Amino acid sequence: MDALLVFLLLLVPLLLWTSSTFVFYFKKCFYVAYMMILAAIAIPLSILKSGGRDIENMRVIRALVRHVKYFLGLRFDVSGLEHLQTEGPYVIISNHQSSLDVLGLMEVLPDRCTMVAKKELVYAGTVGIVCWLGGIVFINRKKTRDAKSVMADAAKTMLDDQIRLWVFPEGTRNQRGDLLPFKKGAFHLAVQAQAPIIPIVFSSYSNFYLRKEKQFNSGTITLKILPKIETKGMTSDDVADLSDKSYDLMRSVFLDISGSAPVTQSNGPSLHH
Ligand SMILES: CCCCCC/C=C\CCCCCCCCCC(=O)SCCNC(=O)CCNC(=O)[C@H](O)C(C)(C)COP(=O)(O)OP(=O)(O)OC[C@H]1O[C@@H](n2cnc3c(N)ncnc32)[C@H](O)[C@@H]1OP(=O)(O)O
Ligand SMILES: CCCCCCCC/C=C\CCCCCCCC(=O)OC[C@@H](O)COP(=O)(O)O
Repeated sequence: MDALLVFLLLLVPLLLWTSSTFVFYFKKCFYVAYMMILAAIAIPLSILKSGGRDIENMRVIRALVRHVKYFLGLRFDVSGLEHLQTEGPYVIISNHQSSLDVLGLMEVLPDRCTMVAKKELVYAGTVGIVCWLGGIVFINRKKTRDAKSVMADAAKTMLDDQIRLWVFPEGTRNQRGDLLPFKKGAFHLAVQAQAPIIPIVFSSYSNFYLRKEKQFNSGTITLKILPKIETKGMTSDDVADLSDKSYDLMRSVFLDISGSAPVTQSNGPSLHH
């Protein structure tokens, strides 16, 4: 009897553990595989639509990605969409937690907007091809000088072709429950194009997605679009200030909508809604 009880007491948590771990890996694999399949569909559609690399392909990509959230049990609570209804070019800056950011990005992506991404992404199979077709600006993060000159060209293209660019100023993914210090490229870009900056803040994913603990539950992500920050008349001397101001603003909104003081991931899921 005792042995059976001990066995059951061990078995139940083991089953629960394996099932949530199983769900974690299953959802992650599903996400990658499904995005690859959607990308394979997007490639011919994009080529038919515009014949090659063209920012208009982002419409195709956006339309194809929008329903993926339902399969993963994710909801987006978006506010401030009206701030994106600004004529002409602008630079969107947002925090970057995971490749799941693409879902929120496609949820609010305005027309004629593409992204700045690391060049390695172009090798990500069908997804890489789609990124190229969507006009994504690829930078080599290891060669700062090249990256800066690519961003300077992008400032010119923004004006010539009337496009918007989405940059992740943290420069890398981060799930530490806080924002990383911002790199300066996005702000130089905006100042060079004399275009406004529109900050977008994603709430912390740590109430549903925990990489270390292997948890991927259902959840709601708050997406807050903030009013534009004008850069007219600014020069490169103003970039540091502009960056600091944007960082402080976005960090306070991030902590506010994530409902917690900053935590490190090892502290466990202490963020809540
Ligand atoms: C339907 C099918 C489904 C398909 C699936 C989905 C398909 C498509 C969807 C696409 C989704 C794509 C999503 C993309 C996500 C990918 C995101 C990423 O890859 S994040 C990583 C890449 N991004 C970045 O790195 C952000 C941009 N980085 C920068 O802007 C950096 O500043 C830099 C790379 C330009 C330079 O980096 P670094 O040297 O490390 O950093 P700084 O401290 O910022 O700069 C050093 C000094 O240089 C000055 N500086 C910087 N930029 C400029 C400039 N343009 N001009 C002049 N000077 C510049 C800066 O001021 C610093 O000087 P200082 O004296 O210290 O001020
Ligand atoms: C680079 C090799 C990629 C291998 C295959 C990946 C396949 C991805 C498939 C489906 C996900 C679709 C969304 C793709 C967009 C993800 C963009 C992304 O999140 O890139 C990471 C980058 O921001 C920061 O990278 P680092 O954390 O600095 O490194």
